[in-house]
Order: sequence, then structure tokens, then C-alpha cells
Amino acid sequence: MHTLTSGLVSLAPLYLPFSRYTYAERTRKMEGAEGGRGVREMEGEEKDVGVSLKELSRKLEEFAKARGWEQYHSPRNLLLAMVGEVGEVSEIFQWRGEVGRGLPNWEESDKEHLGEELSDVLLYLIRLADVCGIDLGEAATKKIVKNAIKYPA
Ligand SMILES: Nc1ccn([C@H]2C[C@H](O)[C@@H](COP(=O)(O)OP(=O)(O)OP(=O)(O)O)O2)c(=O)n1
Repeated sequence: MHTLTSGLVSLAPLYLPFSRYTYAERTRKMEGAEGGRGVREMEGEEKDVGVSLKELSRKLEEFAKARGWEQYHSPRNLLLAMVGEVGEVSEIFQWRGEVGRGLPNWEESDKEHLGEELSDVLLYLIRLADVCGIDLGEAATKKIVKNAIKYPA
């Protein structure tokens, strides 16, 4: 079974050099990668994997360790990286005017791109919480309770 990590690890050699390509160019290149195993096939496998915040956190730690990137994953660097990814999400919405729920009339490739950028935000957030020693699942659950007290139904 291919986990999200193995997918990320196997794509890693393609990953960093691709930042100079546009999203569409990069997707086309990745579809020809993996010795014939297309990205769409790998995505299908990943869809079946149930995920928890803890699991994602562990995978991100492994990913950073395997590349010697833990030294760069300081709280401040991760915060800046996360905000950069929020900017990339904003870029997707920019100049479109108001967008309906479910993103009607959006190209599938734009929805896919949005999913990737939202994932980057989530992954950096999880990693940030982790290196700060915060259990995000527990903190978020407590916050929902606090919100409900502050804003009664
Ligand atoms: N030092 C790093 C660099 C990347 N990543 C991981 C977390 C994000 O999920 C993803 C971000 O990768 P990129 O910086 O290549 O950003 P994009 O995928 O958005 O590429 P681009 O900015 O070219 O659109 O990689 C990481 O954990 N640590």
C-alpha cells in the first residue's frame, strides 16, 4: 500500500526543481513520472487512506528527517512557509469575483490545484503545531467547545 509519504518521497526528486514550472506544466511532467505509474494512479491509492492529524504529523516528520530538513523546520520558518501557501491559495481566487459553494464552473485542474495548495497550508500548519509541541487535534477540539460557549446556538 502506498501511503501519502511514499508518494511524496517517490516524487521528491521531481519536486524542488519543478518550482520554476507552471502548475499545468508540472502536472504534465509528473504524469509521465514514476516509470509509467502516473500521478493519477497514485492519487487513487492515496484516496483510500484514512488520515488523522497525528498520522500526517508523523509522515511530515519522516519526510523532513529523510531530507535532513529538520534544521530548517523552525517555528518561524514554518509559519512563513504556511503564510506563503495561504498566498498561493489567494492567487487561485484572485480576480474571479465571488465564487459559489462547490466551485461551480471551475475547471477540474483548478479544483485540483486548490486542493494541493490547501493541503500545503494544512501540512505546514500541522508541522508548525508539532514543532511547537502543540497537540493540534486536542487544541482544536477544546477550541470548538470554547466557541460553543462563547456563541450559544
Ligand atoms: N522545506 C520544505 C519544503 C517543502 N515542504 C513540503 C511541505 C509542503 O506541502 C510542500 C511545499 O512545497 P513547495 O515549496 O515546492 O510549494 P508548492 O508545492 O506550492 O510549489 P510551488 O510554490 O512551486 O507552487 O512541500 C516541506 O515540508 N519543507
